[in-house]
Amino acid sequence: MNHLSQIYQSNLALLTDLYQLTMAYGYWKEGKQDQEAVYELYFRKNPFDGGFTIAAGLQFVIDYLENWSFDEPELQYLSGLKGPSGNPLFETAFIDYLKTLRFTCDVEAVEEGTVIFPLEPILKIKGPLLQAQLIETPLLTIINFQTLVATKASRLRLAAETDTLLEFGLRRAQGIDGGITASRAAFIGGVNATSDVQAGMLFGIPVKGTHAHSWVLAFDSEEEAFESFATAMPDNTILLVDTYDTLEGVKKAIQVMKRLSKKKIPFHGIRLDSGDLAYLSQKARKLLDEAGFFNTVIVASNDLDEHIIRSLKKEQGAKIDVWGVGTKLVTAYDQPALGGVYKLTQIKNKDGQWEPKIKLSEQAVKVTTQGSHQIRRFYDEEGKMVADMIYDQEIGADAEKIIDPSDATRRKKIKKTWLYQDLLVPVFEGGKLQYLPPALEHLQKRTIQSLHTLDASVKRFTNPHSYPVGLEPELDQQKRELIFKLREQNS
Ligand SMILES: Nc1ncnc2c1ncn2[C@@H]1O[C@H](COP(=O)(O)OP(=O)(O)OP(=O)(O)O)[C@@H](O)[C@H]1O
Ligand SMILES: O=P(O)(O)OC[C@H]1O[C@H](OP(=O)(O)OP(=O)(O)O)[C@H](O)[C@@H]1O
Ligand SMILES: O=C(O)c1cccnc1
Repeated sequence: MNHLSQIYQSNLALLTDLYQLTMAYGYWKEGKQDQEAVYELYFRKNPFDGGFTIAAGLQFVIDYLENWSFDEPELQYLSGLKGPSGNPLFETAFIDYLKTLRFTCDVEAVEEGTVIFPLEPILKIKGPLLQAQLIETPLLTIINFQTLVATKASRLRLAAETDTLLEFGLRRAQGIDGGITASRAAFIGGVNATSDVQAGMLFGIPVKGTHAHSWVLAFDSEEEAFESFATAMPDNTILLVDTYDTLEGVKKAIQVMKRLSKKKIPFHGIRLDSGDLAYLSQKARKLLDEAGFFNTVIVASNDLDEHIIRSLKKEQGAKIDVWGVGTKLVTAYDQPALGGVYKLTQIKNKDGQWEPKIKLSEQAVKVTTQGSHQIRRFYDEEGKMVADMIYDQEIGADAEKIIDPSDATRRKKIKKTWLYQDLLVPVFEGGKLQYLPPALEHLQKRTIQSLHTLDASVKRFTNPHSYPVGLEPELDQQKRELIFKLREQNS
């Protein structure tokens, strides 16, 4: 299914920064458009001060690249762009070239729902320089946001443990696309359902909800509001009890639902949306149980995040069964951007040889790594993730240690007995899709499964242990030599 064009009903070839097009034009003028290059997309720091990240967004990358072409309206718009001199920015022959352009790159990707760490390529694009450059911005747009929200959702899942987790964020999202794509990413990260009906239809995410305060305000009394809602919606009798006085609201809901039980209308539960959620949930649970409504659930909402949920569950003995989370999830409130980057790592010269490329920086973490990489994840005898090796496919992964790319004094031994898995899988070959994207439920299962294999010390919210990710030693050595050479050449 073509999700993106279903949302926007339009061609998205111009969903890029102007500088990508001016560089593309320059490459074309130089005759460099088909020179082969490798680009890698990765981030430098786990979001939310956490110890891990959950990859998401690949499905939209596939949709985007499968539909990537410059059609008449886009070409017309580009023809009309002018520079300060008043001359067209792009000459007609380039516009004609864009008309014939089709995506022909190879793409490898880490599958959605996989735990991933800083400096590991989530996407690798190999192909004509001009194409690989033009798609930088949309790939970052897609992967950065969905990965961020999937990670936030996975943290909420860790805090909520096996409780039901609902995503209520649409109204607080950063625009329409922010809402819809956040709902998808939140599901991958581990929420059970969304209130966003559009996302439900587009992606098959289960939709769930209760009712608003406005429902109660639209009636003369809370009792009348509860009775009407339960009668109209006997399949969904979750009553919002905090419009006036929460515990009085619970008592009224109990009275009404006792009456309605004679008409065989079940009482599913209540929602709390203000006040001290620990105290109120304990009191409400007691009232519900005393009335014999043992099977009712207590839903809580109101600016929740993973820290409040964990505290309510672990420290305060809250009696909450279902957590509704909006703002803090879909806006990735405490870290609004992942900071993913897309870097050229090697290019083929005129003699057909790959030339390694590095961007220098004063900060070790910002120095890029030359080559074309794969990530090898090692598992110990108990099936726990123990280390990831970033290796160059030309060099291979047959090494006994890894070296931290930010601090060469930090090394980790790799045991020969460890099982391993390579994380980057082929997605496009020569522009043809080779990958069958799994159903969304599988992506969520993968997240949960990946988190199971990750040590608790890496998952904790405060000062998490940093999971060992390192370069294969020969790759590290080549990088060091290249850095020395470039520093000498450029000083
Ligand atoms: N027991 C608790 N421990 C920690 N945080 C809590 C607890 N109970 C509620 N909270 C959180 O505290 C914040 C309270 O928000 P706020 O100050 O807006 O109060 P409120 O109850 O929503 O007030 P109002 O009646 O104006 O809606 C929310 O983020 C809520 O999730
Ligand atoms: O707090 P969040 O995590 O963002 O979750 C979504 C919020 O949206 C609703 O409030 P709103 O005041 O918009 O409407 P309501 O009258 O239905 O409570 C709901 O009651 C939640 O409090
Ligand atoms: O269904 C709900 O309770 C709901 C939906 C959206 C936002 N807040 C609550």
